[in-house]
Amino acid sequence: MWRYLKALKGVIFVQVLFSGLYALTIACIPYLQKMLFDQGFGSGTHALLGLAFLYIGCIAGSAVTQYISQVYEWKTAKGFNLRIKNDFFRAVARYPYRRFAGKSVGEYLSMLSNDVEMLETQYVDAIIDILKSINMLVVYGFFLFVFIDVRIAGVIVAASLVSVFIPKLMAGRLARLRLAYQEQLGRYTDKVKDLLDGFKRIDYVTRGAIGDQHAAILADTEQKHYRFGRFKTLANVTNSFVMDIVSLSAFFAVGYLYYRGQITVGTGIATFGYIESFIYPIKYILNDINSLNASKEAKKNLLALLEESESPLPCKTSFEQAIEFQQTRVALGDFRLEPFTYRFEKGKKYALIGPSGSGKSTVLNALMKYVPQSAGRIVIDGEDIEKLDLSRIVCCIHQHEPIFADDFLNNVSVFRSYPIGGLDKVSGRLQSGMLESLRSRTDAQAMSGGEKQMLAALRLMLADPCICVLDEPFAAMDARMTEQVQKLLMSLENKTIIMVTHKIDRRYLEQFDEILCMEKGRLIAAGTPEQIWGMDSYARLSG
Ligand SMILES: Nc1ncnc2c1ncn2[C@@H]1O[C@H](COP(=O)(O)OP(=O)(O)OP(=O)(O)O)[C@@H](O)[C@H]1O
Repeated sequence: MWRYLKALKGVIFVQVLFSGLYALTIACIPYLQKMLFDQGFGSGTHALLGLAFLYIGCIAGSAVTQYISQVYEWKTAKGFNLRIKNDFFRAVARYPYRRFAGKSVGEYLSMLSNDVEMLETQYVDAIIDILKSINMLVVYGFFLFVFIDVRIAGVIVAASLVSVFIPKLMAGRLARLRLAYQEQLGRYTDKVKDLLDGFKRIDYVTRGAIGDQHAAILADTEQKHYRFGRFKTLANVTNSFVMDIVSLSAFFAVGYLYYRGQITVGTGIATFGYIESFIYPIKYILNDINSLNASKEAKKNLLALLEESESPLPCKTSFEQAIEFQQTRVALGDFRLEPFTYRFEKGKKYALIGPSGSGKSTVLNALMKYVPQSAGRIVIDGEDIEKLDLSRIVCCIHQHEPIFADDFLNNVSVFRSYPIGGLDKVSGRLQSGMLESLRSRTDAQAMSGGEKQMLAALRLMLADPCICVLDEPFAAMDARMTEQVQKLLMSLENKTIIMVTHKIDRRYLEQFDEILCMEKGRLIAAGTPEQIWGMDSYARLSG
């Protein structure tokens, strides 16, 4: 966290400096009041006017310094948010998929908004506020000791010092309650996202039940918020109570000294002015310490995410021979992928067929490292994929390929990550006018299911990987579109294609070099189309 504060030290310095100058201008006012009572009335109108001008100078100075200090407060917030949110997004974007999938999108959203905001208001602001309050204490302390009375100042400072220990007593519980609330807020954001994502299912019949789902999690969230707020209020009220005791000590000290004739009326009046000003910064410090304590656990979690960067894996840049599944097992809930062994040769095209739930996508997901292997291994050119970054040689497209809220060109090239020029190479081989019409689409998310799959197929071609992994890529396309894209894919030279498909007619499958048949998590048959046609397993699957 210090590195963020260090990067912002310039703006923080200006903020703290001008808040100190503001305190100075405000601190002069009780002293002017003292002078008014002790000297002003007896020294004629000139002295009175002089005091009035000084007063005007003080309030004008306080307005200017307060404005500058507060503008720099916003600047600090802007700088902090820019840095930490960018770092957060980049850190998450570097995650391997399996680690990313450990949290839901809602939890990430909640961390990015709620936790970062909490860190800004409860941690960064609290540290800066403590610096500002120390500034104020020094200024008011100086005025109290030098211009008012050493004995009164001594009583106030001694009583204040005792109060600094109070927040420590409540720190642990406060931090735990805050963390419980932050975590629940993450779950709430996640649930709302989930329910609103399914908006098409919300209607007259379902509205009540879906509303109840929301109401239940909201009630839990607000209960945790309330529990945290209740305890924080107790901590803050305890601090205020202790501060009131400090005021009371000063009240006794002033009363006693005035009664004994050892201080003037002006000193008494000014003292009360200073007590307020001196005690407020202490109150702020105590509340800020509470905030720091409360944000401790959430800060730890957020920083762990930002700082725990995994060392990047070496990127494999070429594919020479084969992908080998060696006794690969995957366990997902009740499903088991039985030891899967197969060699996918460079440049060949493979189809994976089998009934729903037989484990076809799981094979692809294991290769893409989306799911963990429970045993065995997968190697590419003899190297274990767990030790490699495969993004330069493998690209996978899914039936529901992610489509960003942007235009077609930014989507197909993933914001120009892939060279857009590749589109010209394929335009002649698609239905006339199709590519031109897609190119002009400004909202890719509004495209039809088939058009989105066309976009996904074109995205794969622009990515131009050595190994193309496709999970039912044509399910939503019409027959003509499917045929064109399939032809295009199959004509790509030197590409290794592994495709999950539900199309099992011979004419279609003949385009592949080898066919793998899956059933109940097992590879039950594999071979060239001619070999497969004669097997019972194929007859069963196609039957
Ligand atoms: N993350 C997961 N947690 C628990 N079970 C899972 C998970 N992912 C997949 N499964 C289960 O694994 C089984 C195999 O799923 P898989 O997607 O590989 O089947 P498939 O053959 O591709 O099916 P389909 O043709 O319907 O897409 C299914 O029963 C599925 O519910």
